[in-house]
Amino acid sequence: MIAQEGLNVFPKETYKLNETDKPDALLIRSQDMHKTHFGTSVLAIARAGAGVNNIPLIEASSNGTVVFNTPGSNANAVKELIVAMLLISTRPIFSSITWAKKLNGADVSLQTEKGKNHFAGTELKGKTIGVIGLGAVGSRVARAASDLGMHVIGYDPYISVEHAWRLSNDIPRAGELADVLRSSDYVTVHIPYTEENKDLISEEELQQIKKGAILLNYSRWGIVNENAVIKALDSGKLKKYLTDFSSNKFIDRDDVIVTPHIGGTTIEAEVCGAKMAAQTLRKYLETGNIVNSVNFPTVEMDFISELRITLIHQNVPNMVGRITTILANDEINIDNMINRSRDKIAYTMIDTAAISEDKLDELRQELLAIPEVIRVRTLNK
Ligand SMILES: NC(=O)C1=CN([C@@H]2O[C@H](COP(=O)(O)OP(=O)(O)OC[C@H]3O[C@@H](n4cnc5c(N)ncnc54)[C@H](O)[C@@H]3O)[C@@H](O)[C@H]2O)C=CC1
Ligand SMILES: O=C(O)CCC(=O)C(=O)O
Repeated sequence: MIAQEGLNVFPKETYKLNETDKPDALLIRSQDMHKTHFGTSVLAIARAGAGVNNIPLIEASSNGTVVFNTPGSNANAVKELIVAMLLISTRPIFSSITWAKKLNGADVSLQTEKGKNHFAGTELKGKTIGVIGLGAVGSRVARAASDLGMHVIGYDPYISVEHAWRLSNDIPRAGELADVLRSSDYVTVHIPYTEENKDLISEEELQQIKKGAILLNYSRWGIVNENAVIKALDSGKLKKYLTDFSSNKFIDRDDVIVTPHIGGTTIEAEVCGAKMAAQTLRKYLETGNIVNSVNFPTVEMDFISELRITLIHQNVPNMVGRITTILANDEINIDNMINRSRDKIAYTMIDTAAISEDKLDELRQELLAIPEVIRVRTLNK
């Protein structure tokens, strides 16, 4: 469900929500878009959340469909759940509550005092936690764990400058995953699901993990291999596995604690993600500007002229030359222009004075006739 605050971003006078089979844009959460043919009418898909493995990005890019996410919108929610799960993994909180609930008689307080000896836990302070992935979630988890008095070892070979800045200097970073696994009492994984990250924690890695370690996966199914986890739990190598991703394999196991994908499920995060996704989408639909895309470059230009022409095209040489030649031949004067690329895709925005509808139609056809052009839009200010 998308929070109403997000839907409110679209004024009723200009936008129709959920009223067509051929939408211009999709605003989604965890829906599996791999199973949905979303067609070329869809200009953009905004994912209220971080992970985009539910969207076929290659298909979207080749259709000229811009995919957005909402970086960091639910990172605090995940961090807080991780703190809770660390505590739950280390103190018998649930079993002691269940036991205390069942007590009865006049001397309940005496019984609790006598029985509490059965519920001794251990402390997080002084233990070592390995944080794999130091992005929006991982960097916050690292800081929170450090504040709890834990020794933190981070691992992220691809960390962004922004996240590296957020990380305090007293959090050392390991060069190798094996170093983190060998020395951590707790290992928590905060990375995206990609082909490269599939089974990142599998049998070989679990052989390297410190004996009796506790593993947390609040990232995605498939990053931690479930069969390898079961084997490591059975052998005693792993003490506990805590995850947001259920599986038939985990039913009835006391050493696995499953939450139902609730890492980002707080009112605050849902509102923040929905608003952010909706604002990004509206910006793209109305101005062509692209921010927070996972398959397109960031492209922003003030929309001052009367008309904006946007082109999505393949990232090959001389595209700008071919596009501007067409405009010059049609005697269209360019006020402002920007061109950016990302991998195989490029995006060009051209601002100009107003053009008659007939001339504009003709121009669109001419631009679309360039074989490498995927999509042309014209936007009036
Ligand atoms: N359980 C839940 O409800 C939620 C789950 N997530 C999951 O957590 C993931 C991370 O979220 P954010 O921190 O917001 O994303 P992010 O994009 O800010 O950070 C991901 C970090 O992982 C690093 N990374 C990628 N591959 C790696 C590897 N093999 N080893 C070490 N580091 C690697 C990247 O360099 C990046 O710094 C998301 O992709 C999503 O799948 C995110 C939010 C809620
Ligand atoms: O709560 C959601 O919609 C999903 C959160 C999540 O998994 C993410 O942001 O990647």
